[in-house]
Amino acid sequence: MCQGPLHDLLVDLPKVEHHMHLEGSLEPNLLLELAKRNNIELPKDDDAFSSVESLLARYSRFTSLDDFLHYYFIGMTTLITESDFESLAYAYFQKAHSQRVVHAEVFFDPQAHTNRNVPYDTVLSGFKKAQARAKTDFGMTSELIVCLLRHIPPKDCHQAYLQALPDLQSGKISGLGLSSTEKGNHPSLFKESYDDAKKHGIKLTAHAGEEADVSYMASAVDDLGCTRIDHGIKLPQDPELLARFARDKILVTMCPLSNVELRCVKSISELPIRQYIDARVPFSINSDDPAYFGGYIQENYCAVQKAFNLTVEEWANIVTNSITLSWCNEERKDEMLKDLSDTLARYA
Ligand code: HPA
Ligand SMILES: [Zn+2]
Repeated sequence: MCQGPLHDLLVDLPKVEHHMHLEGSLEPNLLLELAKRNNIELPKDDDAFSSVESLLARYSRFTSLDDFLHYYFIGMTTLITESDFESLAYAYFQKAHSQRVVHAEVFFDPQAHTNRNVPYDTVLSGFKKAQARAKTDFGMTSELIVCLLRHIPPKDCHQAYLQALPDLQSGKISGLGLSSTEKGNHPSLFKESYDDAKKHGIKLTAHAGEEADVSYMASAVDDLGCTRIDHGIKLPQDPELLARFARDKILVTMCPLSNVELRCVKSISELPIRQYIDARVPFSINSDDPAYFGGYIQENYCAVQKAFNLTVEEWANIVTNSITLSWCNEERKDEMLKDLSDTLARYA
């Protein structure tokens, strides 16, 4: 945790999270408990699964996105029943609420569950129940974003997209995303699904410029029509594209601890946060897979503060952009902006 003069304000700021994978909030203790309860056999030849401590130790030395994804996809095989999905999401909302998250737009990966015969409806209804409880218990609003898994052939991803389409149209799911192994799985391969979604007015985002270069970010915007980019740390490689992100207010959902843990950068100070502030590229700060990367949103805010020593005004801008570029309705944005200005007034 940062201990600087802004620490209390950073704790108190109303926060919005745009980049958090619900399956990435599966804490090791719940993972092992669910494995036991659901009779799921975890890999016997990997000692990491023998205890909470050994899992945490293994998580602390990921070498790449794929090294992490290996554990991420095994971890989620312990989720079977609607109540498992509900407990997972509710535990995240509860933790996020304790860190003053007032609105969360969260990813989920239906293909990782339907591929092992867990029905799509089981996953979705568990998550919807958790969202409703978080609204009742904490006043927290949330939106679901369905991710296509790009290591799976685009044709199969399109079937997964079609399965989610009625819920995207009804608003049960608020947007479409693209995640998993980035390098070699170019955004343009998923154009068929994104073109169809665009036709239906569905909100679009994609992971791009995490491990791969900035051309993946350009493709996500130009080929897929994304209005938001997840991670997006490679933008300084293309100054023209960077200027376009600023002009068109394309939100970059950054995940500082994730980028360090997955060796995309050596330290948080290498992230282009100062460049984005100076060029007015809007970005939010997020936790990605908090159970795997050693921190939730607060730890990410504090790590950024430790590395960049931002001013109150700069933080006010980050949170303002996080609110205004959210995918909730305008009335909810106004409530959150009021909360932000009341909070800032307490520290003036
Ligand atoms: O950081 C990530 N990148 C790509 N896919 C993911 N799925 C969960 N987290 C990630
Ligand atoms: Zn992510």
